Amino acid sequence: MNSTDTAPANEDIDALREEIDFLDAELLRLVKRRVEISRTIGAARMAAGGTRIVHNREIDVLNRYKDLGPEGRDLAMILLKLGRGPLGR
Ligand SMILES: C=C(O[C@@H]1C=C(C(=O)O)C=C[C@H]1O)C(=O)O
Repeated sequence: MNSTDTAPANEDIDALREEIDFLDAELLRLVKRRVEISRTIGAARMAAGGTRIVHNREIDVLNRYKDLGPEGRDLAMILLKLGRGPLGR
């Protein structure tokens, strides 16, 4: 098998890039919503005298992204940090 056996045609690359653009827009929308929810929960908990972080929940989140390997952990950490806001970094 050489690289031309699997290389997509130019028109396929255009379609695939459109899909990437769509997926990036969706991911951004979902991440923003996740940040909003995470900050809402954190603010409510702290207003009630609780902690900013709940470790066992965060471990569950980290485990969810294990499928992606070490980068999955990095991605999960970034999501958790975004949810903490600028002061939680
Ligand atoms: C959103 C929460 O608050 C924090 C944020 C979490 C998250 O972004 O997933 C998880 C645990 C907490 O540290 C929660 O307790 O569920």
